[in-house]
Amino acid sequence: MTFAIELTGLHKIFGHGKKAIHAVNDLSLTIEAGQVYGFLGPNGAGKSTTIRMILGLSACTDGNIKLFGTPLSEAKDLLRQRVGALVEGANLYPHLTGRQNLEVMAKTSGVFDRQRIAEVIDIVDMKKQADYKAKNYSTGMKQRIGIAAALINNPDLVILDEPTNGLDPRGIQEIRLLIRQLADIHQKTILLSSHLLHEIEQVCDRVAIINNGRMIQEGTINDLLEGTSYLIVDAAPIEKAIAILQPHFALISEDSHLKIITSPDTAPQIVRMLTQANIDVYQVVTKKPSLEDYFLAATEKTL
Ligand SMILES: Nc1ncnc2c1ncn2[C@@H]1O[C@H](COP(=O)(O)OP(=O)(O)OP(=O)(O)O)[C@@H](O)[C@H]1O
Repeated sequence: MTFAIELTGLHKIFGHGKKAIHAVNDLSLTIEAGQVYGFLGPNGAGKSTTIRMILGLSACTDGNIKLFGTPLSEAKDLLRQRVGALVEGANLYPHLTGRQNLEVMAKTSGVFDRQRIAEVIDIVDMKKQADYKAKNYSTGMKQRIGIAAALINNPDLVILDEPTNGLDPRGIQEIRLLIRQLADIHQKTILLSSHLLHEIEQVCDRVAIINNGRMIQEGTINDLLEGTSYLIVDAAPIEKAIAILQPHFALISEDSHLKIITSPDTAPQIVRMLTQANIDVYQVVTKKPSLEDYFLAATEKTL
């Protein structure tokens, strides 16, 4: 299979000697065409550095990058023709309108086409505001024009580095919908970096969690969360319940209830064990951790 992006043993070291920063450390991943792929990590994890290397804006210290099966060193034309990106936010001329900004960007990249500019304005839903000056735009509108700019060459792969930075919840939701539409309606492959877990959870097909430049986990959201569900059991007397369950389950006692790390299927068995021992069971609730719980636990382990 040819992947849209294939990273193998990627490293980036800034500086030398004692002051060297290993920003990206042995990173390998593949992104299939048509996927929305989330690149998730706390500030300083190495997301932007990786994206800059993929776009050829920064050289890697070691490792390989392939775009659509072509090594990056031979992919100059391919980058121009098949890849669009929004990195470090949309940098617009404030005295020009959104449309004029797009025209300038299109001319600079040698792909000026008035009709295509109208199309991308339509895709990002900026028809009404395209002829207002950029200085009057909200952050969300600026980001939309930035995404429109990334789409001008009708790329197969769109790379968006923190596209919702600085947006309010409504703006975040709008960009999220737009990203999903780019994948579902316009068939783009999308690499989306973010430190906003909720955003990634809602929009991505697959996720890589990185921290300190290293990959911690990779997979679908379901893959990552599978096997991590737990039950909350309210029972009394609690000490007796602990004595009964402890030999069989991993459990944590929290105030008046027990947190039991087990699959939801075991709930009836747990209730039976407790009631047979004359323990009153008030409630049993199944909890599935959010990606946020998972992410905090996963990144904590590696700090
Ligand atoms: N040009 C540079 N020179 C030296 N160190 C750098 C440079 N660029 C990034 N770094 C360092 O590399 C590490 C990774 O930074 P990077 O910007 O890739 O992280 P990030 O995951 O994108 O985080 P953020 O969301 O804060 O941008 C950080 O420790 C950062 O300080």
